[in-house]
Amino acid sequence: MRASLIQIAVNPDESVDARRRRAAALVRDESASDLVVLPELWPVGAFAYEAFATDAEPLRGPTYEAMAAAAADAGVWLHAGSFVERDGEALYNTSLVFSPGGELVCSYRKIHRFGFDQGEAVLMSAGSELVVAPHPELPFGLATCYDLRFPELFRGLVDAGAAAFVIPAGWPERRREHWSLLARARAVENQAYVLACGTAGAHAGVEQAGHSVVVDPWGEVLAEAGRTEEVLTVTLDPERVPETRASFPALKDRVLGPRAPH
Ligand SMILES: O=C(O)CCC(=O)C(=O)O
Repeated sequence: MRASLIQIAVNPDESVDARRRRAAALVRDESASDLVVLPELWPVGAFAYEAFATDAEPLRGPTYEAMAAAAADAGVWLHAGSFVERDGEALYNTSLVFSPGGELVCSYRKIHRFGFDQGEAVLMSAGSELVVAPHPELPFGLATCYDLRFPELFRGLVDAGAAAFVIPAGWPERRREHWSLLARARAVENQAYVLACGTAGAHAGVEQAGHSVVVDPWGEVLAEAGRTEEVLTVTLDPERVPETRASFPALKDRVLGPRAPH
């Protein structure tokens, strides 16, 4: 199974519309992949707080339309990263997953909002539902950026059947070591693939870490990007998940919380 992570640059000199068109073209270029991933809030920028309300879209808005068409044209599963969703008065940091036919398979509203008492944490509402995308070869759990710091979310996703985690992000360069370390930790402790896709460039004065990374269920880094825009392509073997869980069955030794059925 081939996966492509599109570490797109979010630069302020490109309009949201132009970036949407460019992202769709980049997805279409990955028609040889089975799964394509975009990062967090790539239309507007994860730190462009002042634009959240003005650039917010309904669930089935322009980002949805562009990504549904790109998934169908490429014939790929597409985790289209996240965008600012408006639902009534509320804003959410919402991820979309499309089938190779371009149908919406599931969406996920980021549960842990970043910023403490400012930014996303006050501007956005929190999601509450754990979501696992039913990919036929590799069911993957959805998490977004700051969620990476909360291991109980990932354990919940394992209990819901996840064999992998897809994590779009807009992680800042200042804490890049945390990003790389936590991506590996989530893979090792859950014996699952981690596909973590960040952004390149800088927006709202925040340098992005880039360094999108794919980690296997043993914790080995299969591929890692640099800081500039690039597409990271890897081959995954879904069988590695049950094999790892069977040969080193630590998930069966859980004492607290539900036992994983693996
Ligand atoms: O946890 C971090 O250090 C970064 C989180 C973040 O930037 C986000 O969730 O948007």
